[in-house]
Amino acid sequence: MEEGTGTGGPLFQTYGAKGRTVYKIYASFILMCILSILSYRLTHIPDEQDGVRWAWMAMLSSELWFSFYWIITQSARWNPIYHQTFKHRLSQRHGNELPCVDVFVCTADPVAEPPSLVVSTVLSVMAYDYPSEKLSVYLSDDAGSELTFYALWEACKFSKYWLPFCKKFEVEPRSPGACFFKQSFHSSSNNLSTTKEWSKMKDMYEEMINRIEFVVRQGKVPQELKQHQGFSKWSSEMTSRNHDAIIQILIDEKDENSVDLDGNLLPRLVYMAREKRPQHHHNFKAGAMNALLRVSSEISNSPIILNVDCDMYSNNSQSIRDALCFFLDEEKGHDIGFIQYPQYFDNITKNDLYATSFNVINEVELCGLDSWGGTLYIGTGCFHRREALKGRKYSKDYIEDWKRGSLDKRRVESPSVLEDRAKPLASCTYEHNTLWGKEIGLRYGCAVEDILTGLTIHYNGWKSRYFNPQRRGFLGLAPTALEPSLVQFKRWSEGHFQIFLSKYSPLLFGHQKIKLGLCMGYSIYNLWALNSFPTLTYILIPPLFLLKGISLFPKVSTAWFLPFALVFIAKQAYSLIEALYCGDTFMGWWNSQRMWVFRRITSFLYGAVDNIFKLFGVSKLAFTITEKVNDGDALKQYEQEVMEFHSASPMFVIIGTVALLNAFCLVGGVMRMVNMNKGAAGMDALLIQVVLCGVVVAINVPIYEGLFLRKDKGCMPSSVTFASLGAAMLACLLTLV
Ligand SMILES: O=c1ccn([C@@H]2O[C@H](COP(=O)(O)OP(=O)(O)O[C@H]3O[C@H](CO)[C@@H](O)[C@H](O)[C@H]3O)[C@@H](O)[C@H]2O)c(=O)[nH]1
Ligand SMILES: [Mn+2]
Repeated sequence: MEEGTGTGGPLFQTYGAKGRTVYKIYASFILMCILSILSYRLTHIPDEQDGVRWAWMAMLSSELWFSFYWIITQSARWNPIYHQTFKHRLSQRHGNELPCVDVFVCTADPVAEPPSLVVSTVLSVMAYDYPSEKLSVYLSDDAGSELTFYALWEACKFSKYWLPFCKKFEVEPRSPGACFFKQSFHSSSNNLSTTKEWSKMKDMYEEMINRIEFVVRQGKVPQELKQHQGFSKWSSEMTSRNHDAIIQILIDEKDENSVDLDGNLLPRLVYMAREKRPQHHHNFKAGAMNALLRVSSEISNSPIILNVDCDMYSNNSQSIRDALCFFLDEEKGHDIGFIQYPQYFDNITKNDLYATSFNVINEVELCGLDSWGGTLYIGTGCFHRREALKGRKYSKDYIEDWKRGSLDKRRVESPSVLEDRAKPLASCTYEHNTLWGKEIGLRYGCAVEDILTGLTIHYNGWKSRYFNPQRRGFLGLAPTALEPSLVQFKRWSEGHFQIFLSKYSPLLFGHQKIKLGLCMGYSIYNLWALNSFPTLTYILIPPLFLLKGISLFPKVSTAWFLPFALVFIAKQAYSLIEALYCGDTFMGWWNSQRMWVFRRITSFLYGAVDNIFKLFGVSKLAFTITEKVNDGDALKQYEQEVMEFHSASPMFVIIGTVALLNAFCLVGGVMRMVNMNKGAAGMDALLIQVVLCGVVVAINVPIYEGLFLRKDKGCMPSSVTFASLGAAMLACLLTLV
């Protein structure tokens, strides 16, 4: 077959990253250094005095762990790959015969996830550059809130103006919220933002948002605004935890109302609130997704499903076509189970204070995993083959029915009939004694249901691809304060570690089913939680022994010093280069170094401990929804990149204690050296500890400020300051006696 612009040739092409040989040389060099470090530790075990032997063993275990973990992370860097799609070939070859696509949007709480945000996301996916009769959009509302329903109904009316506007002016992004109010919008052609149409559209959007926000502030929909018969499904006894299933088809092709201003058909739009009862566990997002899977199978039953969180709007109107280039490729498409887009955010500040941008994961690691047959399913921005998501095993003989759900194959029924038929599928009891959540659909019982589900799809023989186009496919909201960000990482590390401990564990049981590289790749994240213990060892024991004046590292004057120094320098230099290459700033990299330490000593520690409790049946699975609203002072602080502490979280006590302990030990240890006139000799033996301690102190500067210097609202609560001071001083005193 011929490459280029013709109709022949593949629909997508894959190529490898450059500079891999250099990387492999670098990695072998690090490996040599690591081996030397371990042999130093093993050959220099000290005699027992002052607990030094015990400390030595702790250091050795940590280093063994870090070495093992470092080897695992190589899977994500060994051979990153990238893809390019050829959408013109898709159009030429498939014309109007494109498959139907269902889009699932999930929301769970009208307070944490404002309806105005949700509708912008819904509008962005309705406005894809894709034939409307082949597109269905479903909103799952886990709060069962009439506020959200009201907002969706407003969006439905607004879409009649918005979709033709987007198509006429080729607007990007097609989320009205982002388009009108985010800087990311630069109209490339015809200076759209100065035209009359633009300002008319913008006014209309603002009026809609004002109405929605008014209703949300009221907490209920005023009677005169309930002009849709769907509102009758709400009653005053309903609460978010106790209500009947509600399915409401707002736009349907058989309805005369389903056309836009220009008379063109609109995509189908469905609101779903599954049934909730206090005595039935609802399994969070996975439960919502499974209800959507069933309900949509009655209504549209498209072979392709796109899943986005309510804050992740589509930023690229071509994403469906890009994804189809993978699925429909004649040679390489048949075994593809899902196409994952990266998670990018549009609320990241310049130096990314809380390191929430995932630049390195998005630009390097996920591309690396792709080369082993699959990137992870990360819960949003992912196109699934319906059959793979439902649990079908891959087989060579399986032929996908790409026509399923299309007009000529669909039963023609009225929306109310469809609603009635779909309703029982969203009931609490539907799944009882079925394989839903176990072998069918998204898996239950895991805090990262997405990862576990993706893993089982891989185990079922499907591959996945990671697609990161130049124009971002999706943009979401990252947490904008320290605590929510740490809590989010706690949920992730807990869920991942749970997978590691389960029968699905890729590292322990995955070998026969997926490539070793992918087993390792999954484990990078599965083992996040366990990094907490060696990290704590490394930032607590060396400083305490520095305070005592006891060395745990080789003397600078010996050759053993070299591997330690080289690993430290080479690893930091590499991580800096990698971060800069992925688009971080220098300060951004520095901030991320700090955040990874914080995550390891708090989020990951909690994640590990919670799993241990779970083994004893003490703790239960929970899902803390990440806040998506931030305003007032806190927002200002975020924009100025000033750390926000404010709440008296125990996590902050850990961070504060570690920061203070290192500061005390650094000062105490250096003073001891000076006083005892051991300057040069002391430095010879203790330099590594001084440097280590110094680095920890340097990354903690914002913590000292928060503890002692700042007086604003975002400073550390005094209870945290006292607790950390007390704990750090106690540890130092106990070490000295
Ligand atoms: O009971 C629930 C809880 C959450 N959600 C939805 O799940 C999505 C993700 O929740 P969020 O609080 O935003 O969590 P994040 O930490 O931002 O989510 C990441 O991590 C989750 C797994 O921990 C994945 O499910 C998400 O897709 C991924 O973006 C949101 O759309 C929620 O509305 C529900 O539908 N029902
Ligand atoms: Mn989110």
